[in-house]
Amino acid sequence: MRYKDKHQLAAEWQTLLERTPKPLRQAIETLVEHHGQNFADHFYRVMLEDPHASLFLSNAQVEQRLHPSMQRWLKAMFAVEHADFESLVEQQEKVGQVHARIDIPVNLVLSGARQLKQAFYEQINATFKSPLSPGDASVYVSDHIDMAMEIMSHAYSVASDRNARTEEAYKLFSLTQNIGDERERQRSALLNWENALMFAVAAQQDIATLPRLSNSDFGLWYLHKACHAFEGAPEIATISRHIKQVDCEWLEVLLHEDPSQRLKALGEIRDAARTVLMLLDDVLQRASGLDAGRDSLTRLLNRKFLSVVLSREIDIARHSEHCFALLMVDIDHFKSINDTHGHDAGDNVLQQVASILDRSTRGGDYVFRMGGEEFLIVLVNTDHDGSRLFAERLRQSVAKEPMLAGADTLLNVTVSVGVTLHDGHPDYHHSLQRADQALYEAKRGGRDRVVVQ
Ligand SMILES: Nc1nc2c(ncn2[C@@H]2O[C@H](COP(=O)(O)OP(=O)(O)OP(=O)(O)O)[C@@H](O)[C@H]2O)c(=O)[nH]1
Repeated sequence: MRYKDKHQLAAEWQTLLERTPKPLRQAIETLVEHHGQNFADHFYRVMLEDPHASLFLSNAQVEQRLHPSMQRWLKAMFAVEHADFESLVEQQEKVGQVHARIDIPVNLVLSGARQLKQAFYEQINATFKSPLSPGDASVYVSDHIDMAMEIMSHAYSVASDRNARTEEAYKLFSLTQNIGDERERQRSALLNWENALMFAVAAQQDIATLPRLSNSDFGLWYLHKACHAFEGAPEIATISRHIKQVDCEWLEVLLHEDPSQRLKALGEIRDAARTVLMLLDDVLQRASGLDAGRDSLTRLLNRKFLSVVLSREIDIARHSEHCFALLMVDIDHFKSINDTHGHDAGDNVLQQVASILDRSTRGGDYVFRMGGEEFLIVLVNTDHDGSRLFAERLRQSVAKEPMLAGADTLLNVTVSVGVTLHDGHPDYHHSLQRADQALYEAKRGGRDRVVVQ
């Protein structure tokens, strides 16, 4: 998508500002200082009356935070002078990205902007007297809010495009979660097609009724799911070519009157089926690695799908009575394990801790390796006491299991855990920050402990 760059937007914004006389800008700045609170009140009052908007805003945390941040936003927008227009543009982009993250519909944001303008107009009309023109002041306010909305909307659409793509990739990822099963299923689907074909040939069926590979169970899975899931993989074009060649060339020859031609076609079809299976094995094998969302060392999820998982859990929590907790788990003094026993020993410890985390969680929970020696557990359907108890048990499980660092080196390893229960805030960054903060406190408090925020 072609769009103005930051530089251009900043220049446009500056032009908007400069065409308004300074005394008028000064008066608006004062208006925001005196009435910013009322504008924010008006905004929330009207938005909370909208049942859809209140889904996103009625949370106490949001109200507490957004109220002052809306006032700060107004102050920043309507300052008489701006030292740096690019940072003003960046601020709007950040707001747009948050909107996308919490999935607030763009029409609600625009409706909020309209409410805000309305509140401004009323106040301007009530207080601005000559020589200050209420009309000019309203245009100035309106242009500024529109400018901010334009930038937010663009940042919103870029971010939500990205979210949608990641979500799609996640669906396909979960579809191929069990690569071993999928491989076996498709292998037997391909064999079934071959058998059906041999039977049809033996029965001298008409060419039009011979089973096509592209219409078989295998072919349908391949065309509808695999092609999409593994788009861009070099093997995909070759597999497609083989399928087409079987259906469009070799099936015809199967009914040739010359038996040697028929035999040749049979051989070609068998070879094509083998090649397809082999290529598919390669693609599936790769898909089970890091690229598909798993960390290659620990086999846990990597961060790729963190945003999808957390957004979905927030959505589930919003529509149900259940809550989820985030547990940030970090191995204590891991650097000294590496330094004393070597990097391979460190890797072994990472794998064993990962395996404990994985074994300790239920089927609906998620375990991510966030990087280095830090892990994140998304514990679903839980509450304050439940998550604390789980974290405490986990800490003890790690502490009491001696870790095999090398051939004959056993180590005692501990972890610190920061726990936070989802508090209804629609932005998952907020919960991640709280979990991080809890982990920081666990470390600061001496490590090998659980802190609940
Ligand atoms: N073996 C191994 N080491 C890693 C890997 N990823 C990161 N590390 C190392 O992990 C160490 C983390 O060290 P720090 O962040 O100082 O943390 P720490 O020593 O655990 O100290 P505290 O967390 O404060 O208890 C660094 O030395 C990294 O190089 C990995 O995949 N394998």
